[in-house]
Amino acid sequence: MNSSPDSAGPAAGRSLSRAVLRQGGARCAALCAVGTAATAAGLLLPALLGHTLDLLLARAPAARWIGGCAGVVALLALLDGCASVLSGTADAQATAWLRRHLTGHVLALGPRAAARFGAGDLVARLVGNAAQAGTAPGALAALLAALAAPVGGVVALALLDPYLAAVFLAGAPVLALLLRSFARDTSACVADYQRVQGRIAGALAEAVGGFRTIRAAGVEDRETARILAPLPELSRAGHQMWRVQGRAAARAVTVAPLLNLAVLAVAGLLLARHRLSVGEVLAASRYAALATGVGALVGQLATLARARAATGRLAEVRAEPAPGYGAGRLPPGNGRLELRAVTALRGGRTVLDRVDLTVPGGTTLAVVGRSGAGKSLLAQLAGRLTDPDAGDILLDGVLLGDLAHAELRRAVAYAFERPALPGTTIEDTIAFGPTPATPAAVRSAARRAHADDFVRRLPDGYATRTADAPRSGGESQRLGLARAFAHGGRLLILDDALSSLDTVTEHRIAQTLLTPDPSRTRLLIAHRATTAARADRVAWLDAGRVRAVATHQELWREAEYRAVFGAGPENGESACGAGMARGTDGGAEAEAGTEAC
Ligand SMILES: Nc1ncnc2c1ncn2[C@@H]1O[C@H](COP(=O)(O)OP(=O)(O)OP(=O)(O)O)[C@@H](O)[C@H]1O
Repeated sequence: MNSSPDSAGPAAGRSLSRAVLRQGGARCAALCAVGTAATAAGLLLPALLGHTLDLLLARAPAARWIGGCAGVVALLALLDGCASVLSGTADAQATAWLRRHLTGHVLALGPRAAARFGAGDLVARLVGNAAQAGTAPGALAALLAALAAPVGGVVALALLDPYLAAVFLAGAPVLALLLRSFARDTSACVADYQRVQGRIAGALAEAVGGFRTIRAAGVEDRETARILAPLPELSRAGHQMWRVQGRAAARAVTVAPLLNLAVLAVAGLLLARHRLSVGEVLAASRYAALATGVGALVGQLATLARARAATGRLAEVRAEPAPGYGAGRLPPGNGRLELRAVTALRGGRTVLDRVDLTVPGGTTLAVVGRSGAGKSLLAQLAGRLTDPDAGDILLDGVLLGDLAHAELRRAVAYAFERPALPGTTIEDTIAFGPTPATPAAVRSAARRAHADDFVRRLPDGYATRTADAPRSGGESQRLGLARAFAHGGRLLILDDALSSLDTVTEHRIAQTLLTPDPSRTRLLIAHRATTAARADRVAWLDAGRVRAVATHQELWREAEYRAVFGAGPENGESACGAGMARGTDGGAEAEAGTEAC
């Protein structure tokens, strides 16, 4: 499920990096200016100290110069404070932008995002990697400012004496190569490290989602081992990072002091020849230290490498194309739905194969078929939760892809088998939709979904926090149904949304749901014969095609159709054909009795 790091391509990474840098904008420019000012002050200090030392050695008045040195030191402390604040806020601003931007993108991608990356890995990317990628603008600004120190140090050495700069420049290429290889090696192992972290997060999220199964199977230890299986890889990548950093530090501590010594030796010779004063030798030693001070650069480079690798992982998510929407609006209508030669693939397999299906406006169609026949996929396609690989889907004559996002979501309401219940309170949860439902609409929808009774029994009724509301699977389904009812729309799609209800409640809800309503169309994914029997017509999915569209009673005559519901061949003329006809109200018990069909 996890993608390779380069699958989004370097161009996607660069484009996101540029966007992140733009976010840092003004703060990063200020940070660069503050950093450069600090570097300039740092460069000025050795000259001031050197001159002050010369004055003191010559017993000349030096009070003003000592004051100047103290002033520069104070300025350095102030600039350092400003840089910390600017870098912290620039990081936070860029991180916040990345999280906002990518969270919106992930939600626009919908279920495809989780299918492509896995829920845990997505969370790791949007939380951990976004924070690392957000440090890029600050780190880049700090790196540019830090670069000014060696450059300024060399210029200052040249001003003291060109020989000093020449000695430094002779050894500088070695330092440059060292930094380049450090940046390259760090990027590679940091990317590995982040990728393995993402895999661990993905496995952990799967396990959290499957707590009950894991406990019931008694495989906690095995699951722990599975989640942490990539730890050795993580450890290898971590050790590799330390090795790269250690190697760079070792080379730096060898090359930099040697260069420093060479500059000092030449400065000593120049002092002996009276071309430099003692103070200037002091200044030269400080400038040489500044020029060879790769420590700050190594730190900033390591931060940038981490940020770059993290940006690459975020760019992979961003490169996944989100579905586009048109600007179209729906004509007046009652939700006529048409699928024309719709083909949909999953996992490389054709699940729906050139499906043609029409649901006349204002009618109810039940979709039945064996497990895995593609019923849920068809339900997702019908309201454009996903797009087909080929073919067209039209609502009241308009291609779904041409509709404006808000128009589509207002027109189609969904209820699911295991509904997610976002929202702070139960009231919010039911009102959750493109246009939040009014309190009166929420209560009316809850009554129709037979949720009102149990909601009223909650400690704070509709104001109870959803997270604190104890509820069974059937009660959750009723909340999901209430949300769909409160939302309205011309097409109502129920993907097995009654499956956890007891037969009495299911019967009562179905009565409400299937009361003829010429203003809206209903598409029900049905596993129970009772549900199929109540629909106007049934579409029977088999082997990726619509095998037949007819009433349940007509289809029930076929043994293979009955087999879809687990009923034997002898039941062909049973009450399932007649007694469960839509509009026949034999009572809940009668319905429960025919459930065996
Ligand atoms: N993301 C996916 N990757 C690979 N295969 C998938 C994916 N999603 C669905 N499928 C496959 O597509 C087929 C149709 O799935 P779907 O959920 O639509 O079936 P269904 O008819 O609703 O089944 P059920 O009645 O068991 O809920 C199944 O074989 C399923 O394994």
